[in-house]
Amino acid sequence: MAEMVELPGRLAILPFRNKVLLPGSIVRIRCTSPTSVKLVEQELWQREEKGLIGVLPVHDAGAESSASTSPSGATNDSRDHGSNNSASPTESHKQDGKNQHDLINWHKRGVAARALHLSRGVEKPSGRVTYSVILEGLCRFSVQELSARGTYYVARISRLDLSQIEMGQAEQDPDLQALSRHFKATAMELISVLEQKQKTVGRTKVLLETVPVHRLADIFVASFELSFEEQLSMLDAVDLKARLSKATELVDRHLQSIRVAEKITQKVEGQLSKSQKEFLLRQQMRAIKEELGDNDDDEDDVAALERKMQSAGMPPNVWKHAQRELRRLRKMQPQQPGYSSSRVYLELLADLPWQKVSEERELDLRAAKKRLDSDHYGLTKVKQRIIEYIAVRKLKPDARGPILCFVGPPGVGKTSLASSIAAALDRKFIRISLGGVKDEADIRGHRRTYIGSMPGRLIEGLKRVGVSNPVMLLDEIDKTGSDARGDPAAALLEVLDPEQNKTFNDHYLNVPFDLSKVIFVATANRAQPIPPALLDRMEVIELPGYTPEEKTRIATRHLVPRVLDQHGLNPEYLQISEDVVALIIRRYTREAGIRNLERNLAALARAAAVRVAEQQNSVPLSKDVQPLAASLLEESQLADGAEVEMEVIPMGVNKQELSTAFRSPPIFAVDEAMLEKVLGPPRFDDTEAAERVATPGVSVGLVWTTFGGEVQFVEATTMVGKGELHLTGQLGDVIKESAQIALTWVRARAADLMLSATSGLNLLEGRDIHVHFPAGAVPKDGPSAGVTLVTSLVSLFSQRRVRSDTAMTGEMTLRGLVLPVGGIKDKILAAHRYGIKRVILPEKNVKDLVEVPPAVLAGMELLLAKRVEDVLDNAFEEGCPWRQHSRL
Ligand SMILES: Nc1ncnc2c1ncn2[C@@H]1O[C@H](COP(=O)(O)OP(=O)(O)OP(=O)(O)O)[C@@H](O)[C@H]1O
Repeated sequence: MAEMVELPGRLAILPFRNKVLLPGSIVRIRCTSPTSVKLVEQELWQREEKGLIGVLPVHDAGAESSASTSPSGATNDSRDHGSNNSASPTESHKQDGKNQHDLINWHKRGVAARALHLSRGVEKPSGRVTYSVILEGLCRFSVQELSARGTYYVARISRLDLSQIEMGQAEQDPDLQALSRHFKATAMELISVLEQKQKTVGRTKVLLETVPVHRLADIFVASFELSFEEQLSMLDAVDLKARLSKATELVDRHLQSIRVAEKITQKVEGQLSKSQKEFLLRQQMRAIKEELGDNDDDEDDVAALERKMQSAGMPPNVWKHAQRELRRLRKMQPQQPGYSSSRVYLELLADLPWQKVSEERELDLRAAKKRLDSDHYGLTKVKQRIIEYIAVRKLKPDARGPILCFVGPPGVGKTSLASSIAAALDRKFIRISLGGVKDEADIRGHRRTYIGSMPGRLIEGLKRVGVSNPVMLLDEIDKTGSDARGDPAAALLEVLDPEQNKTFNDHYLNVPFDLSKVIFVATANRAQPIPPALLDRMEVIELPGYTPEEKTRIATRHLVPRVLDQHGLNPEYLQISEDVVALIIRRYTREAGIRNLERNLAALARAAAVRVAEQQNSVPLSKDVQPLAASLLEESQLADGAEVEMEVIPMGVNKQELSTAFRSPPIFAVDEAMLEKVLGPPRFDDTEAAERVATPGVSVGLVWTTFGGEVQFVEATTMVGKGELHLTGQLGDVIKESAQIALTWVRARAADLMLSATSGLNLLEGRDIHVHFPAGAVPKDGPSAGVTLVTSLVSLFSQRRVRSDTAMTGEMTLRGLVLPVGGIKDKILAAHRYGIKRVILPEKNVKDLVEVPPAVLAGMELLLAKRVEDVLDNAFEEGCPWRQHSRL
């Protein structure tokens, strides 16, 4: 530490530009300008004893200066001055030569300094000499006079700091003592604050105890970053009290600024440190993995997943949730349990179409109608309703239109109509099958706490389709059931409710998903099993079965071309005429829809494909020309090299005629024989009814099943027993009850009907009766079999045969009232399919007949019954068995 030094009267002056050297502080400077190099060389380097120089601050008035700055920031530039370079310290000094424009303001006071270390260097290749000097400030002086010594200045100076004796006296001043205590306390505070950050402050603490307080003030202040003005004011504080209060003020300010900075960093650290920590940890993890040779692409994978998630357009709350999950994933090892489930979950979040929609273009009703017409034959009313639906959407795109529910037997085009709606609206189409869904989790997903949990079918479907506004078909909505695992219908209620489906909650997803943009369409075979609350949300559109004529037209216009196309054929290879189609319908199908018909056509196409492929193997066919040549050769049996006759084409034959004239006959034209070969012997014929009712006890009923209207042959027989009723077939409860009622009704009227007398069977004595529905494989229920059961029992007991051309439908109670039954149209269509010409039906159902196609009605005799007796009147070949009885 600098002790009290004797100052010479003159000191060579090294100017410090905008910088102050305070007593007690140490700086390193580099001298490169010729002036300063000269000064250092002469005043310090070449002296044997340690020399002193004066450091004088200068503030330049000119903005530009040619001064070179040492690394420490001190200006080491001495300037070349002219011959009259003595300058009064206060006067602004004009430079001569090229630096004349520079104005230098010399400060009045400076600090004497000694070199603690000197080193000389020679710059290559210029050979310029430079010095690096470590200077220690010793004590203040004031400049009396400034004069030139060669290229640098020297100043006549007078010492400003007190001598040791003066200092001793001044220290007795109580004010100064108080000030120095205050300063020390503040300095101590600063040290203890710094102590928490740096270990080196220990040394400063020692200083505090050993160095006189007036020097301490300089040392402390010198270590802060202060403005030039503040440094100057400290330099100018010659008076001890002024110096201490200035220093106390500066130390205190520094302390405060450290505290504020600390507070801010604490706050910022709170935010930053988490991510920084994560970053660091991740770096470390990567390094560890690399060491272990375990550095698969997993990290990249997760990064890719994050990018995918970022571009998924999740709403903010979902995004937050996803990020939380991603952070969890990052902390896990791929081998860790839970990693893959977490990953699969995040993949789902990233894949879901949160924002993605298929652009809906301006709806064109005419194009939509054209599309529906080209996809489907007939169904005029249904298509009209769909067009209305689309029209409303066109006028009010965000309208919460009704949810259409197509109800009808299988294969009548419910699914394909829904997909046509999607095409007409230019939206994507997704089909969600609900058949057999008994678990609510199928709709809503399982919570992720379950092992193997999955999202529900809806969310899964949306992921597959990739847009949030598809047409979603809820297929077979009538086939959902409920059991202990919850009620899927309840979940569907939420899905179909526009109020609730904005925030649909899938248990697996665990964040709400907006389903409001989805257009739902449902299908069902029957409306009856659909829970009323669900049915209430939908508009039921019934699709009845097709008549054979309609089926023929659908087949020739739609199915045959499609089937040919699917098998890589064209009409030149396979021809299926309308007659053949009609034959297939009559002999090989008995359905309300056209599924089996399509299947049979596909079988024919497959057989044709084999033939064509075989022929192509033997003769390379290339479309139009080759088959012609090939068939000509085959037909005329011309041997190789034989002459080929020339055919003269008559003039005036146009292009069209020419091409027809040259078209080859189809390779595979289906005829009756071909049908049997490919499809086997006919499965149905019109004689079935006649054969079945040949024995008494069999009647022909019309029932409604999930497959549409059906003809059912009810068989009854009797045997010795206890008067019990046995029922077989796959029957529902209602039909069992109907059978019981029918039997009771017949027993009650046994005497009137004179059944015992006519048949010799004593019903009243009690015999077991067995009733069977042979087509029992078709699950059926419903109350419409009552009169059929009665007829079959009366036939059994009276041993009379029912008419084979007559089918019946109608329910009855114990009192014998005939109740109206539904599905008349489908039932009549079924009768038509079976070639049945007479139908007995409850009189009240007459209004339903308007729906039956006139072509079907035309060939049918319809008998309207008011009572069960009316049915019996018309069911038997030889008339009613009780006619002779007086009471009837
Ligand atoms: N009117 C029609 N015009 C043209 N093709 C039709 C018509 N009706 C049905 N089809 C065709 O019949 C086939 C079966 O139809 P679809 O699958 O839509 O029946 P579905 O009623 O949905 O049956 P399911 O209840 O079993 O799902 C489809 O290939 C469909 O294109």
